[in-house]
Amino acid sequence: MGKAIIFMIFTMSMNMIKDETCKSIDKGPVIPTTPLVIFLEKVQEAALQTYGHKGFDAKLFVDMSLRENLSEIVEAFNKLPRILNGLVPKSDLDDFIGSYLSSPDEDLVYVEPMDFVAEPEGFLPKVKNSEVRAWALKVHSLWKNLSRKVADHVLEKPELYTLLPLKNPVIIPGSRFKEVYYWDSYWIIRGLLAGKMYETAKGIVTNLVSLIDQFGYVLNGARAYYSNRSQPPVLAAMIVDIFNQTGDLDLVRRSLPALLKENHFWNSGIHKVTIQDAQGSNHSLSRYYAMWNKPRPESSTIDSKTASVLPNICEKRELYRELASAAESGWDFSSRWMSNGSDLTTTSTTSILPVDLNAFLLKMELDIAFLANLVGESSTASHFTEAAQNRQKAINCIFWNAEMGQWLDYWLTNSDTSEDIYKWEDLHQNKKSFASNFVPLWTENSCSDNNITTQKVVQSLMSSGLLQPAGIAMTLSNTGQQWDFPNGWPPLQHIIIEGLLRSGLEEARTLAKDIAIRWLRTNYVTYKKTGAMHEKYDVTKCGAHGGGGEYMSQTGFGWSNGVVLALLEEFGWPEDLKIDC
Ligand SMILES: OC[C@H]1O[C@H](O[C@H]2O[C@H](CO)[C@@H](O)[C@H](O)[C@H]2O)[C@H](O)[C@@H](O)[C@@H]1O
Repeated sequence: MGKAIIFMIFTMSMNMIKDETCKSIDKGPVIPTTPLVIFLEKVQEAALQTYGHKGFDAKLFVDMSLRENLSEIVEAFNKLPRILNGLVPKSDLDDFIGSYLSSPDEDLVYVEPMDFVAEPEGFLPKVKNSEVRAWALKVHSLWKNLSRKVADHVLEKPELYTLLPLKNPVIIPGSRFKEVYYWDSYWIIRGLLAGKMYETAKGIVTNLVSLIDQFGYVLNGARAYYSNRSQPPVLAAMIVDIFNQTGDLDLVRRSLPALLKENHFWNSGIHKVTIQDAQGSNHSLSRYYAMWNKPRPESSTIDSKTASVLPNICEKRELYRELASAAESGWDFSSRWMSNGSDLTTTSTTSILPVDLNAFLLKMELDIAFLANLVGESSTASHFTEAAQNRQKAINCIFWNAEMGQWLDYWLTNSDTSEDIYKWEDLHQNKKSFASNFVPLWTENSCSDNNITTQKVVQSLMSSGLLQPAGIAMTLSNTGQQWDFPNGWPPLQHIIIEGLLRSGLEEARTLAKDIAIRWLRTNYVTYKKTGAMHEKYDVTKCGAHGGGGEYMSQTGFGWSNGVVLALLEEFGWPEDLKIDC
């Protein structure tokens, strides 16, 4: 074993000792990362020092791969000349990277999707306007740009790559997001289904199922450094939607055991929370909780800087976990998770029971019951029907706020019973309006309670301030974080629109259509201006992409394309309706 590797193992065990002393403040498991990720983080740190902040993207460095074995490369790295403050001169670092590391584009290679047809039969039949139709076909064609497969050399020597070798071709979000992402894949699949690309959609699901087989949950994304957390759990929803269009029972049969495992992941250990309602009944709900307490490797230099204002390693560890947990929520970052909305160091994701996660899990439980019934597994079906009923009750008791007509996130304060049971108190519901407060609309059952009327929710959404000229804002706070005002993100637009439609109420349908038109217009006009689909949009004005956060706004873009195609499929576009702003 090379000296460098021995040194790394020593450093890792020293960190474990430090972790021990932080036990009272930072609670929860840590899934160790690989020596390769730890090494690439060091390259990332050196690169920031040498190249400076301008145009620097930390993720680039952990996406690089090795040209030789790790131990040899680590030795070469340790021999690099260092000047003032340990800085590696630019020419030396350039040479080192050029000689020993491969660029991030070499692990996933282009592949023509097997079922892509430029204009599929029966494509978006309700789109009558020729300009919109031409755009929709263009968006559909973008699947070709975003289609990849794992390169053969990754399969031969996976230890040289942070990319996880998935068997089937994948569709990536785009730009810096060069690998599969969990919740993005749901909207990618919705778009693929609109374009009749059933085999590609099934391949994506099979890949995600293989991650559950290997790890017990679907990772945030298919990279070694994402193995310590998941993302919003929407795999069951993908399978139901594919089944509804293809009738593929084999896919259902193959995926069901993985869905049961995933359900267990979210309903056990640190993710599970027991809370007692005002009437004294106990409920089981879930929260986001990353199994990690160090800087996120893909943003290591950024997290270290954020935490640098904190006084000690234990508080830093606690913050790192909260940041990684925010990434698990998919909302990284947002004032929604902060006790002081203007201070990222107050991010407290694990102290919050999130409405959306529990609505996703309710949907998962209903979906599993549906899928189990299809393949004759009736006892699994009744178990999950009961689980869904229990979660439904919990959602109504803990999150629903009749005065506001919204479901509200709940802040957990220290549990006050010996059995770690939290006691519900009205003042711990977060009364701020977030787009996530409307996610339960997406889950058919949520409005079935007599006291909860969709009408109230519709009124509440319209007067919340979230509804803006070009779509729904995520929050009302303009903090500069990307999951805050004025940004609108595709998945939430679609969930709310589809949720409103599912209610069956005329008023809700009208609002759904209105939001869809605003969203489609801004996507179209921004596309015309910039030639690209964007990951997020500024909803305060039509024709502007979003911004803020820790990286430049990205283009491509998987879930944006998926949402546009799904909305055009649902609502169409009449000949005489203008698509310009
Ligand atoms: O590199 C920073 C973070 O980037 C990802 O988050 C954002 O992009 C994802 C892909 O489109 C999306 O799923 C997520 O909702 C976005 O906030 C990544 O998922 C994070 O884990 C990562 O730290």
